Amino acid sequence: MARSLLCQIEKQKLDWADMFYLVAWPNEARDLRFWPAHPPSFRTSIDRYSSPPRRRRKWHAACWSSSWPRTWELIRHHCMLQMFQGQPQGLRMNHYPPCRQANIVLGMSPHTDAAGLTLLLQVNDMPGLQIGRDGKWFAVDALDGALVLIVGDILEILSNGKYRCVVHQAAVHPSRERMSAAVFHRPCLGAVVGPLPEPVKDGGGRARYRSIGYLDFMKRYFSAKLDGLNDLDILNIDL
Ligand SMILES: O=C(O)CCC(=O)C(=O)O
Ligand SMILES: [Fe+2]
Repeated sequence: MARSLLCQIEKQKLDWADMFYLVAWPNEARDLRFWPAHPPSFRTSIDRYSSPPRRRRKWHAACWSSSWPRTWELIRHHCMLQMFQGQPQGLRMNHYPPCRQANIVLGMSPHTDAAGLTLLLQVNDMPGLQIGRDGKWFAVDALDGALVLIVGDILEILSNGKYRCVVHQAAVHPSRERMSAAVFHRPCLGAVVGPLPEPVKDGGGRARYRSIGYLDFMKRYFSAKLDGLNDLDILNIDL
């Protein structure tokens, strides 16, 4: 098994990026040993960003400003609120150094996020985020300082496929570095993730995805990635 894993890893192209991931919320899940001491404002900035009232405002802003009138309605759904209780948040900071062979490397290879919603900031206003659709890649032309809202796998499952998760990747630049920060809004570890009753009813009473514990979902997400598979395909009942 170790050998086949090694072969798979050898076949994989590495991402041209330095990444730093930490659990930002809930408080008790933080492992402060790994939190940088510099800059000194780091911790208070994350605290301010993750504080519950602020998060609520961000979610409101994100959901209301989107063109999906029913997203917020869905998020308020009782089961959904329970699933996201405590609103676990992961934070990843990505640094993409310049690469002279930018046309043949990727900062981050194509993926979907294993979250409900991701809020992404292109920190130094350097574009690079690309969205995949119908076999083509489209550059995201975000306003400076804007948060980009990315639908993750979990929202696709909960909405029974009404909201599709977004396949995306990050390109690098030949002479300029790029930075981004992604906050992943996740269900609780003990949550069971499956289509919610309301969207199933709307869709004719048929669930399109299997229900699965969130921890098992995460295991599948990572092993599917190593096998070059799509984790949602594994859960999709129609396939
Ligand atoms: O850097 C980007 O634009 C994308 C980052 C991303 O997709 C991620 O961190 O999951
Ligand atoms: Fe992502």
